[in-house]
Amino acid sequence: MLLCIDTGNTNTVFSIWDGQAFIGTWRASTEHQRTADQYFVWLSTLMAAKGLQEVVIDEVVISSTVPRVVFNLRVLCDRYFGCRPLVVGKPECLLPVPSRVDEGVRPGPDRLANAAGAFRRHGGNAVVVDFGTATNFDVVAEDGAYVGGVIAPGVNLSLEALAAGAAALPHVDITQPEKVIGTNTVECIQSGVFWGYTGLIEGITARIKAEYGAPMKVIGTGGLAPLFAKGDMLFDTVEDDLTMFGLTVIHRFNKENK
Ligand SMILES: Nc1ncnc2c1ncn2[C@@H]1O[C@H](COP(=O)(O)OP(=O)(O)OP(=O)(O)O)[C@@H](O)[C@H]1O
Ligand SMILES: CC(C)(CO)[C@@H](O)C(=O)NCCC(=O)O
Ligand SMILES: [K+]
Repeated sequence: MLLCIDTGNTNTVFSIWDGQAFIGTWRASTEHQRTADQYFVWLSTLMAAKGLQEVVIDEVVISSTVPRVVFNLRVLCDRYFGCRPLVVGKPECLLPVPSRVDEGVRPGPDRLANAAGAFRRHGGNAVVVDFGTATNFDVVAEDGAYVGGVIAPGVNLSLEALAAGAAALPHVDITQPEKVIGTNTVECIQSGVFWGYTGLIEGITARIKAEYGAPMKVIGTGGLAPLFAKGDMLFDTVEDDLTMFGLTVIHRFNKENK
């Protein structure tokens, strides 16, 4: 079966794809020191806990926004799964539709996967809003090409920066505040970040649509997308597994076209 690995700057997610659906998904913090042996012990324990000890992984596709993590993931594939992984963004990895960005730019592999996943599920003329370490907007053209977008600081990064930079401000968790006008410090921060990001998403999406000049679907993904999906109508759909699904699309395309 196919193991899909999505390494972000904060978290690394492993999912097993049975050809139709993901049958297991597990998350670890991203640490470049983690060895192949550590990954394997962790993954096989969690697979067994889910009754998946009989599953044989024989193919792997990787998206990593942290280049140096890839080395140990390659060792994992070689040592335990007897295969060479397909690494998105490497020259040998084909894309269903080539990106159209400035010469020499290496778009994040997670953004390439988002574009491939969005195109397969919804067709082109779409924008993916991905809430990870960064909040990125990935624009997918009519033919499915990734054509660029927007990178903004992530929600949790902004909260951390505020707590780190201001002596009197505590670390708080993001949530949707009842009101805009906070009457204590925590509410004020939550309001600033929640409504600030709501405005950022609305504003940037509107500007992207105006500049793009054709109707677009807006797809939310990443851990905090559901939180922002509750209030105003920011997204047409929210899909937690879009990046992972895009990895399966890219993997299949390479299998069929190499
Ligand atoms: N209400 C919440 N408050 C704070 N964090 C949340 C909340 N809901 C989800 N999350 C966080 O969202 C994260 C999942 O998001 P996602 O995997 O898209 O991004 P990430 O792992 O933070 O970033 P990256 O993919 O760049 O590593 C989890 O770490 C989870 O803790
Ligand atoms: C923007 C992030 C950090 C989002 O994970 C990642 O896609 C990345 O490191 N991108 C490289 C630069 C680019 O996409 O243009
Ligand atoms: K992500």
